Amino acid sequence: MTCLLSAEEVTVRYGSLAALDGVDLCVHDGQRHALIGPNGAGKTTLLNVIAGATKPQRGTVRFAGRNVSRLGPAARARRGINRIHQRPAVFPTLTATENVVVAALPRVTADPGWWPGRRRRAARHRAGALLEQLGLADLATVPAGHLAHGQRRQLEIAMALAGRPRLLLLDEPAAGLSAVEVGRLVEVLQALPRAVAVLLVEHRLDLVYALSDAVSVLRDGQTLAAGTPDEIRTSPLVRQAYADGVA
Ligand SMILES: Nc1ncnc2c1ncn2[C@@H]1O[C@H](COP(=O)(O)OP(=O)(O)OP(=O)(O)O)[C@@H](O)[C@H]1O
Repeated sequence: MTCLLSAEEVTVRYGSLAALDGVDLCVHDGQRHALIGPNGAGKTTLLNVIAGATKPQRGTVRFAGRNVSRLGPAARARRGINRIHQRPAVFPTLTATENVVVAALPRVTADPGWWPGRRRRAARHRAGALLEQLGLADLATVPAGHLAHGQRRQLEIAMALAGRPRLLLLDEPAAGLSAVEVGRLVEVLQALPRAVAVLLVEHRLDLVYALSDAVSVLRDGQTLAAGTPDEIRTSPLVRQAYADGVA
Protein backbone atom coordinates (compact mmCIF):
# COMPACT_ATOMS: atom_id res chain seq x y z
CA MET A 1 0.00 0.00 0.00
CA THR A 2 1.32 3.46 -0.79
CA CYS A 3 1.73 6.04 1.95
CA LEU A 4 -0.60 9.04 2.22
CA LEU A 5 2.19 10.73 4.11
CA SER A 6 5.81 9.72 4.05
CA ALA A 7 8.77 11.27 5.81
CA GLU A 8 12.02 9.97 4.39
CA GLU A 9 15.47 10.20 5.96
CA VAL A 10 14.50 13.28 7.98
CA THR A 11 17.34 14.90 9.93
CA VAL A 12 16.98 17.96 12.20
CA ARG A 13 19.99 19.22 14.12
CA TYR A 14 20.17 21.84 16.85
CA GLY A 15 23.87 22.52 17.13
CA SER A 16 25.51 19.21 17.96
CA LEU A 17 22.18 17.60 19.00
CA ALA A 18 20.38 15.49 16.39
CA ALA A 19 16.69 15.88 17.34
CA LEU A 20 15.95 13.63 14.34
CA ASP A 21 18.57 11.50 12.66
CA GLY A 22 17.45 9.93 9.37
CA VAL A 23 13.87 9.12 10.44
CA ASP A 24 11.40 7.40 8.09
CA LEU A 25 7.64 7.35 8.67
CA CYS A 26 4.72 6.14 6.54
CA VAL A 27 1.08 6.94 7.36
CA HIS A 28 -1.55 5.24 5.20
CA ASP A 29 -4.88 6.68 4.09
CA GLY A 30 -7.36 6.53 6.98
CA GLN A 31 -4.80 5.05 9.37
CA ARG A 32 -4.65 5.90 13.10
CA HIS A 33 -0.90 6.06 13.60
CA ALA A 34 0.65 6.81 16.99
CA LEU A 35 4.11 8.21 17.52
CA ILE A 36 5.51 7.37 20.94
CA GLY A 37 8.84 7.43 22.71
CA PRO A 38 10.56 8.75 25.83
CA ASN A 39 10.94 12.49 26.51
CA GLY A 40 13.18 14.23 24.03
CA ALA A 41 12.88 11.39 21.46
CA GLY A 42 11.97 13.81 18.65
CA LYS A 43 8.21 13.28 18.37
CA THR A 44 7.16 16.94 18.35
CA THR A 45 10.06 17.82 16.06
CA LEU A 46 8.80 15.23 13.55
CA LEU A 47 5.25 16.67 13.73
CA ASN A 48 6.74 20.13 13.14
CA VAL A 49 8.61 18.87 10.08
CA ILE A 50 5.46 17.20 8.69
CA ALA A 51 3.36 20.34 9.31
CA GLY A 52 5.99 22.50 7.63
CA ALA A 53 6.86 24.48 10.79
CA THR A 54 10.43 23.15 11.01
CA LYS A 55 12.71 22.84 8.01
CA PRO A 56 14.90 19.75 8.23
CA GLN A 57 18.55 19.87 7.20
CA ARG A 58 17.97 16.69 5.25
CA GLY A 59 15.06 14.56 4.14
CA THR A 60 11.81 14.66 2.20
CA VAL A 61 8.14 14.89 3.13
CA ARG A 62 5.64 13.55 0.59
CA PHE A 63 1.89 13.90 0.89
CA ALA A 64 -0.73 12.41 -1.40
CA GLY A 65 1.92 11.57 -3.97
CA ARG A 66 3.59 15.00 -3.99
CA ASN A 67 6.81 16.27 -2.55
CA VAL A 68 5.67 19.02 -0.12
CA SER A 69 9.09 19.58 1.47
CA ARG A 70 9.34 23.15 0.20
CA LEU A 71 5.83 24.19 1.25
CA GLY A 72 5.09 26.17 4.43
CA PRO A 73 2.40 25.28 6.99
CA ALA A 74 -0.43 27.21 5.28
CA ALA A 75 0.19 25.59 1.89
CA ARG A 76 0.35 22.15 3.50
CA ALA A 77 -2.91 22.86 5.36
CA ARG A 78 -4.56 23.73 2.04
CA ARG A 79 -3.41 20.35 0.72
CA GLY A 80 -5.01 18.56 3.64
CA ILE A 81 -2.46 18.38 6.49
CA ASN A 82 -4.07 19.93 9.56
CA ARG A 83 -2.64 20.23 13.02
CA ILE A 84 -4.20 20.35 16.49
CA HIS A 85 -1.93 22.19 18.89
CA GLN A 86 -1.06 21.31 22.49
CA ARG A 87 -2.75 24.56 23.55
CA PRO A 88 -6.06 24.89 21.70
CA ALA A 89 -5.90 27.79 19.23
CA VAL A 90 -9.41 29.28 19.02
CA PHE A 91 -10.77 32.83 18.63
CA PRO A 92 -11.99 33.54 22.20
CA THR A 93 -14.51 36.27 21.40
CA LEU A 94 -16.18 34.41 18.52
CA THR A 95 -18.87 31.82 19.23
CA ALA A 96 -18.16 28.12 18.71
CA THR A 97 -20.12 28.22 15.43
CA GLU A 98 -18.26 31.32 14.19
CA ASN A 99 -14.91 29.67 14.98
CA VAL A 100 -15.79 26.68 12.81
CA VAL A 101 -17.13 28.89 10.01
CA VAL A 102 -13.95 30.98 9.98
CA ALA A 103 -11.81 27.82 9.96
CA ALA A 104 -13.59 26.65 6.81
CA LEU A 105 -12.78 29.82 4.90
CA PRO A 106 -10.10 30.12 2.30
CA ARG A 107 -7.45 32.53 3.54
CA VAL A 108 -8.17 35.32 1.03
CA THR A 109 -11.79 35.70 2.11
CA ALA A 110 -11.24 35.27 5.83
CA ASP A 111 -14.12 37.62 6.68
CA PRO A 112 -17.43 35.73 6.22
CA GLY A 113 -19.09 39.13 5.73
CA TRP A 114 -17.68 39.09 2.19
CA TRP A 115 -19.29 35.77 1.35
CA PRO A 116 -22.38 35.45 -0.77
CA GLY A 117 -25.36 34.54 1.49
CA ARG A 118 -25.80 31.04 0.09
CA ARG A 119 -22.22 30.11 0.83
CA ARG A 120 -22.37 31.63 4.28
CA ARG A 121 -25.51 29.65 5.09
CA ALA A 122 -23.89 26.45 3.83
CA ALA A 123 -20.83 27.10 6.02
CA ARG A 124 -23.01 27.68 9.10
CA HIS A 125 -24.97 24.53 8.35
CA ARG A 126 -21.77 22.48 8.11
CA ALA A 127 -20.41 24.13 11.27
CA GLY A 128 -23.60 23.05 13.06
CA ALA A 129 -23.15 19.46 11.86
CA LEU A 130 -19.52 19.41 12.99
CA LEU A 131 -20.37 20.82 16.43
CA GLU A 132 -23.05 18.13 16.73
CA GLN A 133 -20.49 15.48 15.76
CA LEU A 134 -18.07 16.76 18.40
CA GLY A 135 -20.76 16.93 21.10
CA LEU A 136 -20.74 20.74 21.22
CA ALA A 137 -24.17 21.49 19.71
CA ASP A 138 -25.51 22.94 22.98
CA LEU A 139 -22.57 25.35 23.12
CA ALA A 140 -22.83 26.64 19.54
CA THR A 141 -23.61 30.23 20.57
CA VAL A 142 -21.13 30.39 23.48
CA PRO A 143 -17.94 32.46 22.93
CA ALA A 144 -15.00 30.07 22.66
CA GLY A 145 -13.20 31.90 25.47
CA HIS A 146 -15.94 30.75 27.88
CA LEU A 147 -15.53 27.06 27.05
CA ALA A 148 -13.72 24.60 29.36
CA HIS A 149 -10.29 23.39 28.23
CA GLY A 150 -11.61 20.02 27.00
CA GLN A 151 -14.43 21.72 25.08
CA ARG A 152 -11.93 24.08 23.41
CA ARG A 153 -9.90 21.04 22.34
CA GLN A 154 -13.04 19.51 20.81
CA LEU A 155 -13.80 22.83 19.14
CA GLU A 156 -10.33 22.90 17.64
CA ILE A 157 -10.91 19.43 16.21
CA ALA A 158 -14.20 20.65 14.69
CA MET A 159 -12.30 23.61 13.22
CA ALA A 160 -9.68 21.29 11.75
CA LEU A 161 -12.36 19.05 10.23
CA ALA A 162 -14.04 22.12 8.68
CA GLY A 163 -11.04 22.41 6.36
CA ARG A 164 -11.74 18.83 5.15
CA PRO A 165 -8.27 17.49 6.02
CA ARG A 166 -6.91 14.13 4.89
CA LEU A 167 -4.43 14.00 7.75
CA LEU A 168 -4.85 15.32 11.29
CA LEU A 169 -1.73 15.84 13.39
CA LEU A 170 -2.50 15.64 17.11
CA ASP A 171 0.17 16.63 19.61
CA GLU A 172 -0.66 15.26 23.07
CA PRO A 173 -4.41 15.94 22.79
CA ALA A 174 -5.12 14.53 26.27
CA ALA A 175 -2.68 16.88 28.02
CA GLY A 176 -4.39 18.93 30.72
CA LEU A 177 -7.78 17.22 30.35
CA SER A 178 -9.80 15.75 33.22
CA ALA A 179 -10.63 12.02 33.23
CA VAL A 180 -14.14 12.78 31.93
CA GLU A 181 -12.76 15.03 29.18
CA VAL A 182 -10.25 12.35 28.16
CA GLY A 183 -13.09 9.81 27.88
CA ARG A 184 -15.02 12.22 25.66
CA LEU A 185 -11.93 12.91 23.55
CA VAL A 186 -11.38 9.18 22.97
CA GLU A 187 -15.00 8.85 21.79
CA VAL A 188 -14.57 11.82 19.48
CA LEU A 189 -11.37 10.48 17.96
CA GLN A 190 -12.79 6.96 17.58
CA ALA A 191 -15.76 8.43 15.72
CA LEU A 192 -13.68 10.42 13.22
CA PRO A 193 -14.46 9.47 9.63
CA ARG A 194 -11.97 7.08 8.02
CA ALA A 195 -11.52 9.63 5.22
CA VAL A 196 -9.23 11.34 7.73
CA ALA A 197 -5.93 9.74 8.73
CA VAL A 198 -4.56 10.61 12.19
CA LEU A 199 -0.97 10.94 13.37
CA LEU A 200 -1.06 11.10 17.16
CA VAL A 201 1.74 11.99 19.57
CA GLU A 202 0.68 10.83 23.01
CA HIS A 203 2.42 9.85 26.24
CA ARG A 204 -0.54 7.92 27.62
CA LEU A 205 -0.07 4.42 26.28
CA ASP A 206 -3.63 3.38 27.26
CA LEU A 207 -4.92 6.01 24.82
CA VAL A 208 -2.39 5.01 22.18
CA TYR A 209 -3.52 1.39 22.29
CA ALA A 210 -7.21 2.36 22.37
CA LEU A 211 -6.94 4.66 19.37
CA SER A 212 -4.24 3.47 17.00
CA ASP A 213 -3.81 0.71 14.47
CA ALA A 214 -0.10 1.40 13.88
CA VAL A 215 2.61 2.63 16.23
CA SER A 216 6.07 4.05 15.55
CA VAL A 217 8.54 4.41 18.41
CA LEU A 218 11.24 7.07 18.41
CA ARG A 219 14.24 7.17 20.68
CA ASP A 220 17.09 9.67 20.59
CA GLY A 221 15.96 10.93 17.17
CA GLN A 222 15.85 7.51 15.55
CA THR A 223 13.12 4.98 14.80
CA LEU A 224 13.41 2.25 17.40
CA ALA A 225 10.45 0.14 16.27
CA ALA A 226 7.29 0.23 14.16
CA GLY A 227 4.37 -2.18 14.12
CA THR A 228 0.88 -2.96 15.30
CA PRO A 229 -0.12 -1.94 18.85
CA ASP A 230 0.21 -5.60 19.92
CA GLU A 231 3.70 -5.91 18.46
CA ILE A 232 4.81 -2.71 20.15
CA ARG A 233 3.17 -3.58 23.48
CA THR A 234 5.11 -6.85 23.67
CA SER A 235 8.41 -5.63 22.20
CA PRO A 236 11.30 -6.08 24.66
CA LEU A 237 13.18 -3.30 22.85
CA VAL A 238 10.36 -0.81 23.49
CA ARG A 239 9.95 -1.91 27.12
CA GLN A 240 13.64 -1.34 27.63
CA ALA A 241 13.49 2.13 26.03
CA TYR A 242 10.68 3.14 28.38
CA ALA A 243 12.46 1.66 31.37
CA ASP A 244 15.57 3.69 30.46
CA GLY A 245 13.83 7.01 29.96
CA VAL A 246 10.17 6.81 30.74
CA ALA A 247 7.88 9.38 29.15
N1 LIG B 1 14.13 24.69 19.10
C1 LIG B 1 14.98 23.82 19.69
N2 LIG B 1 16.23 24.20 19.99
C2 LIG B 1 17.09 23.35 20.56
N3 LIG B 1 16.80 22.08 20.86
C3 LIG B 1 15.56 21.64 20.59
C4 LIG B 1 14.59 22.49 19.99
N4 LIG B 1 13.43 21.79 19.81
C5 LIG B 1 13.68 20.55 20.30
N5 LIG B 1 14.95 20.47 20.77
C6 LIG B 1 15.57 19.28 21.35
O1 LIG B 1 15.38 18.23 20.43
C7 LIG B 1 15.13 17.01 21.12
C8 LIG B 1 13.79 16.45 20.65
O2 LIG B 1 12.77 17.30 21.13
P1 LIG B 1 11.21 17.00 20.89
O3 LIG B 1 10.45 18.09 21.56
O4 LIG B 1 10.96 16.77 19.47
O5 LIG B 1 11.04 15.63 21.69
P2 LIG B 1 9.68 14.91 22.12
O6 LIG B 1 9.86 13.46 21.81
O7 LIG B 1 8.51 15.59 21.53
O8 LIG B 1 9.74 15.12 23.69
P3 LIG B 1 8.56 15.30 24.77
O9 LIG B 1 7.89 13.98 24.85
O10 LIG B 1 9.29 15.63 26.01
O11 LIG B 1 7.66 16.40 24.29
C9 LIG B 1 15.15 17.33 22.61
O12 LIG B 1 16.44 17.02 23.09
C10 LIG B 1 14.89 18.81 22.64
O13 LIG B 1 15.49 19.41 23.78
